[in-house]
Amino acid sequence: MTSEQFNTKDEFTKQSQAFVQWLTESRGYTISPKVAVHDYRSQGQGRGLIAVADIAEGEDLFTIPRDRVIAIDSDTQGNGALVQRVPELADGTLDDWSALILYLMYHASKGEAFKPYFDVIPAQFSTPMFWDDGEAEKFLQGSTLVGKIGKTEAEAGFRENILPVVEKYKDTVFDGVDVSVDAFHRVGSLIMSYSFDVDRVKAGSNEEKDSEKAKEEEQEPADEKEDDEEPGDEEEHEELIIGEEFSDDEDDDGPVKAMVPLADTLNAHSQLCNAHLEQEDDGSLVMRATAAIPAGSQIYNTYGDFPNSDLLRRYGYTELGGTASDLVEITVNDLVDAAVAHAPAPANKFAEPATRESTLQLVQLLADWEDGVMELVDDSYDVERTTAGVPNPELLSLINFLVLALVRSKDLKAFRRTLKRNGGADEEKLTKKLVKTLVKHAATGKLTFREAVPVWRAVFEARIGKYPQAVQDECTRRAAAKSASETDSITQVVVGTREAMATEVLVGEVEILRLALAWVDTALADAPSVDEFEFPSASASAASAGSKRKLGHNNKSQTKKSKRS
Ligand SMILES: C[S@@+](CC[C@H](N)C(=O)[O-])C[C@H]1O[C@@H](n2cnc3c(N)ncnc32)[C@H](O)[C@@H]1O
Repeated sequence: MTSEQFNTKDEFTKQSQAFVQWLTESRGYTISPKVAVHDYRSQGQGRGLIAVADIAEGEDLFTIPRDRVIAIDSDTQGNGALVQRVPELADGTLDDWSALILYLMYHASKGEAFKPYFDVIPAQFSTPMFWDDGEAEKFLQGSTLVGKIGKTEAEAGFRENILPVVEKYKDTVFDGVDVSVDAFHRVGSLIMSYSFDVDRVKAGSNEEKDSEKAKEEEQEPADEKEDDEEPGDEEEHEELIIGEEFSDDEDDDGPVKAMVPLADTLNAHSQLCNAHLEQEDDGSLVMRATAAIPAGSQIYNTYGDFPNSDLLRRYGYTELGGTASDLVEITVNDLVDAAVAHAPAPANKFAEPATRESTLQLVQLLADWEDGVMELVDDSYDVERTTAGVPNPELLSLINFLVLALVRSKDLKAFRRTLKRNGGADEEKLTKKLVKTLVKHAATGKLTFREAVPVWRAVFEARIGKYPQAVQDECTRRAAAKSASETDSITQVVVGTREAMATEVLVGEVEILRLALAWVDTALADAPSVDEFEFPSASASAASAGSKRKLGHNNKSQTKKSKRS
């Protein structure tokens, strides 16, 4: 995965040693003698951290002063105070991502300040962003991951946000700096897979604050100190997750995106995590063991609760057998296609036969309905491994709504006719009336589940059909092997070929779709329980509704939250 894969063992070890020496001698790190940077290239994991002696749960592995992480707000530490020369890095002109990208592009090219660090971080990545043209479409066929790689959008952001600032200082600060689009992608991917969100530096340095605190403590009698602490007042530490997304409402008190050398040397595994990074009250960062770690074991962090698709997209590896957070996204198009193909014929002979276009228009009407009584429409719906593939109610309700609307397409036809006659006037009022009528029919049981369930089934079947046959066969083979041996290789990872990593994502998604299909079959066979399925009624969902959602835009969130709460 990294440039280091071609380094000789000696060179690799020397770089690791120089890195650790730099951290302790120049960056104020305190590192436990029980841990060491280790070569895990033979397992496809690059560098990692190893326990060289038994470590107890709760032990500190290393501590980092807050002002020694690499972030825009720590830029005063002897590395040229780039922020003063390029105020746009910190004055809000650039968002936090773009600012850190530009900052690191500069230092990657010019700075000696972080050289030992840049020597140990990768120059190449195995994420789909760097795959050859057409490989993502080929290897990830069937998955919505293909549409989330975001290379074109990232490049547009680069041109729009970063290049104007580069242009302004091109003959001074950025003279000789590699500001190519390739360098942008490398640094952007580095931040995606290595950065942390840490609390901002508060006014005054750590040292100042420490000495103030020490003075206060000196003045405070020892017995009072103890009295102040109530039982249960144990310090609460904030756990920092690598690569955590910024919230939308970035403000001056919000976290800052930072590179935290050594904390980012830890590899991750959803089942094997035994350490995490915490931020103390004084701002310093501590990597702490969350379990006992025997000598010789790898020390693993967690990067968050990611499905394999996100591990591949963000970090360029996958876990064998998937993660507990695996999910499949069912898109609105999947629902519309199934509804058009499988909804019963219109009840009225004058009604229009459903088309993809008219059905999408119906979804758009529902989404645009300002005073919506429901919140059914989203870009996509997660079906998750944790719920054993049971789809969320909104997904099923939207299908039910579409089926009903197609069966009663007379209402839809009348709506369109009136709208046309009015020259588009009263659209909102008419839409509201149409949706209300349809919801009323749905809520009063005019839709039978026997009409809708075949469409539920068709959604999952059609989606499975989009994955390559070899992936479906692999899924069947694994299911048989699993039930034969009852073993589960949950702790292995898949690295190496792009196709192998992609297959791991696809197999997990097909497994979940098969679970969903099995659930639908049970539901169909067990009609009474199907009838218990509740269509969100107008009154019940009115309280939570009201927001208008548009379809058709690409949701930017990296990991879409499931609609299931
Ligand atoms: C924060 S870095 C960890 C340090 C990294 N191994 C290195 O050599 O610089 C994250 C990257 O490490 C690799 N990685 C992390 N956990 C891994 C795992 N369980 N299996 C394989 N590679 C892993 C991936 O390439 C990922 O993008």
